[in-house]
Amino acid sequence: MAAARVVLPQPVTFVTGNAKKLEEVRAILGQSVPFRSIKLDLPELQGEPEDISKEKARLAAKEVNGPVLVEDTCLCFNALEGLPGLNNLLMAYEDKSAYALCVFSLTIGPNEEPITFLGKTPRHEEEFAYINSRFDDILRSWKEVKGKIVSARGPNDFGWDPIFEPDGYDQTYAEMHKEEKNKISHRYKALALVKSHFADAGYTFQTSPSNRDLFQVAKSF
Ligand SMILES: O=c1nc[nH]c2c1ncn2[C@H]1C[C@H](O)[C@@H](COP(=O)(O)OP(=O)(O)OP(=O)(O)O)O1
Ligand SMILES: [Mg+2]
Repeated sequence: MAAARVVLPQPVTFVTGNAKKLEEVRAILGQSVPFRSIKLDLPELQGEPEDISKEKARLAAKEVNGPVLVEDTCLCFNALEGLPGLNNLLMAYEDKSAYALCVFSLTIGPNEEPITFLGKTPRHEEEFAYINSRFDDILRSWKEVKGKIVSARGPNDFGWDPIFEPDGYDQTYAEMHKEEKNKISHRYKALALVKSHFADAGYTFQTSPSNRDLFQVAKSF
């Protein structure tokens, strides 16, 4: 029996203060998930990436007063047991391995509990079983993007892209063509889960996003 469709009052608003993120999200999602975007400087919270992402979603949903999508990304260093760290600190350690982690949170309204989508390996068996039951084979093969920290190479216009060299590549994220980064990145992996969720949930919208919305968003950055 098909589940009742959830009707959302308006398209999902992707909230971020980072224009580069928005560019990638737009390129990766294409037409698959109707969304618009606003630029809001959300507070930089502390804690586990998943909790930060959820809290961002709660704050954003209050501001927007409707369904929102947010993300929190970190570059985590194995030498620091997964802590997001400062590159200078890492230079003192032999182990330069790291992983890029991206957590999207979707909340369908200001008083709703956020759902998270992680571009990484689940930590616990239960977490794995839970996610796996929802996303089957997609997640089985999904991992965070592993790589290592190197001396900066490539354009310096997006965060730590110049110092992150994913395993199996001899280029840093910054040196890669945009399309290539978007095919392998932490953000791509997390967004694949977001897409799959939207495909399953079959949300419908009271108002659909117009070209005008999208155009205005582009101008606000
Ligand atoms: O693919 C990426 N490649 C390189 N650097 C990246 C990437 N994605 C995020 N970053 C940087 C931006 C920020 O310095 C930090 C994460 O912080 P994070 O809070 O998730 O992003 P943000 O504050 O720039 O935007 P937002 O308004 O969505 O919170 O890592
Ligand atoms: Mg932030």
